Amino acid sequence: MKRESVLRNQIDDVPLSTLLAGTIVGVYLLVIAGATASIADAAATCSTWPACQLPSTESPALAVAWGHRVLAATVGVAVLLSAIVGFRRVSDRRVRAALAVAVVLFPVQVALGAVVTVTGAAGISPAVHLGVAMSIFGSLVLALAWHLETMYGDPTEEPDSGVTTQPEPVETAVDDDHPSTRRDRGPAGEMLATLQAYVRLTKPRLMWLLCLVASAGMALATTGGRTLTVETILATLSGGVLAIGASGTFNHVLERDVDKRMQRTSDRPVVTDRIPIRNAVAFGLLLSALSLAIFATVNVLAAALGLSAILFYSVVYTLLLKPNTVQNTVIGGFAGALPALIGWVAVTGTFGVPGLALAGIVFLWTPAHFYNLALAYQDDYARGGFPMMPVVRGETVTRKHILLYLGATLLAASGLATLANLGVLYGATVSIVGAIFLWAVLVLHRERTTDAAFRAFHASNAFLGALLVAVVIDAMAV
Ligand code: HEM
Ligand SMILES: CC(C)=CCC/C(C)=C/CC/C(C)=C/COP(=O)(O)OP(=O)(O)O
Repeated sequence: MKRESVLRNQIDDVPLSTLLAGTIVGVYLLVIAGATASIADAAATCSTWPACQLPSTESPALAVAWGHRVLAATVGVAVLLSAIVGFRRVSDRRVRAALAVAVVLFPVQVALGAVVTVTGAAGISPAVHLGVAMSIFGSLVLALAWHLETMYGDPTEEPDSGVTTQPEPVETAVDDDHPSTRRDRGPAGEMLATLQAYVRLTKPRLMWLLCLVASAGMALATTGGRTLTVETILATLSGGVLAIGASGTFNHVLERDVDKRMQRTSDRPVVTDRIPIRNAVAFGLLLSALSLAIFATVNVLAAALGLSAILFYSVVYTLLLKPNTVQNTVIGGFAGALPALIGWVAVTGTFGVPGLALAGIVFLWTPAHFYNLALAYQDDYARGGFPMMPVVRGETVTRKHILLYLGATLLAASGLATLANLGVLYGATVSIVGAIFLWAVLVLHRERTTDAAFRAFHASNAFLGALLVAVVIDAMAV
């Protein structure tokens, strides 16, 4: 058999979605490499085109510049291959159009790279080079999202036009914390159970990631030469933990009736009367007051943002958005993004672009994080009467949105690299964990199971956690 036909057979065995996902990762490596600080310095050492002097051990910058060019050539072939395979196999006009945009923009991008990065031509900003790279990336993500929708979407899917508003009994296993069935634990056991219940009110499982968000905000703020004291770190993180605890507590109180209807939440301490409502409210108020007092020792703006976060999550999200609009968790993402601003403001006393960009990443990441749980718990949310995306718009749309928000998050992450001058560690981390998250979302489309949704949810947390740790290390090293 001829070598070309062997190659063609091998390519024919690869699903288009795998090919596209690989190409997206390749394009992202290029975007992030161009956006990180290293490539800007590197380009100056490699000033002829298409080749320059060979890399040597004495010049790591030259090696980076060569790496960028070789990668660009390889990824160019992958984009072309994806487009050819896509046009051969797919008739969906949206997929074809998105692939056409990517394949047309790629040579434009190469030409811009030659002109801008190498000759440093006046009048064309390197931002244009980054902008075109982002557009290629965006078109490929759209192509993948639309292709997956036609491959694995259910066109007959009829999401609930309305959500269940009538309470339905929940099959709880054994509600051993309800007063009527509470087992006798003895006084010490009772005290421990009550203590654990108060800790549960504070939603402790979210805290590590939200603290990392605030830490990354603080670390970014030091890149302008500002110093970060241990007092600021301790006060910001403890104020943050208390604010999250306060918001979580108010959320438990305000949702006690619907929590009763949902399997996942029916054993919460206010639902089972382990903690009386009055005590929970007092606990929430105490945590809020402590949090604001501690934030106030940092600065007034940090305290104001802390108060806004508590009010936003407890009142705007829990009371207004969550029961009333399918965009509840998208808009609710503002609450989770606020710790990034609090971290930045704690150090600088004012707002700044890198802090806002970090907040933007968390905001865009939130739907890619939560929609996985919304898929896994959709029956429960329907029972609770919440208009979550899979309940109202269906699973196919939800899975597509997860991929699109992931794409947007990755673009925002590359924007932060440029704005905050972050280095190779950040770029490499985001590319690797971004690829893992993308793979988990691809598998979610193929398998469409609860297990796959949980895996994508965990991948979302690992992605943001790793990104934030990399921001802290890279920003402190700058
Ligand atoms: C509107 C925004 C959000 C919604 C609706 C949401 C929803 C949820 C839900 C329902 C859970 C499961 C809780 C459980 O069953 O124990 C969860 C877990 C979690 N969320 Fe979110 N979340 C949001 C934003 C955030 C943000 C901004 C962060 C941090 C930056 C975050 C970090 C986490 C973590 C770390 C977990 C626990 C994961 C684990 O248990 O392994 N979430 N989220
Ligand atoms: C500094 C500060 C106060 C930040 C607050 C930000 C914050 C707590 C963001 C997380 C939002 C969140 C975990 C929602 C959980 O969803 P849900 O409440 O709908 O979940 P549930 O169904 O488990 O109640």
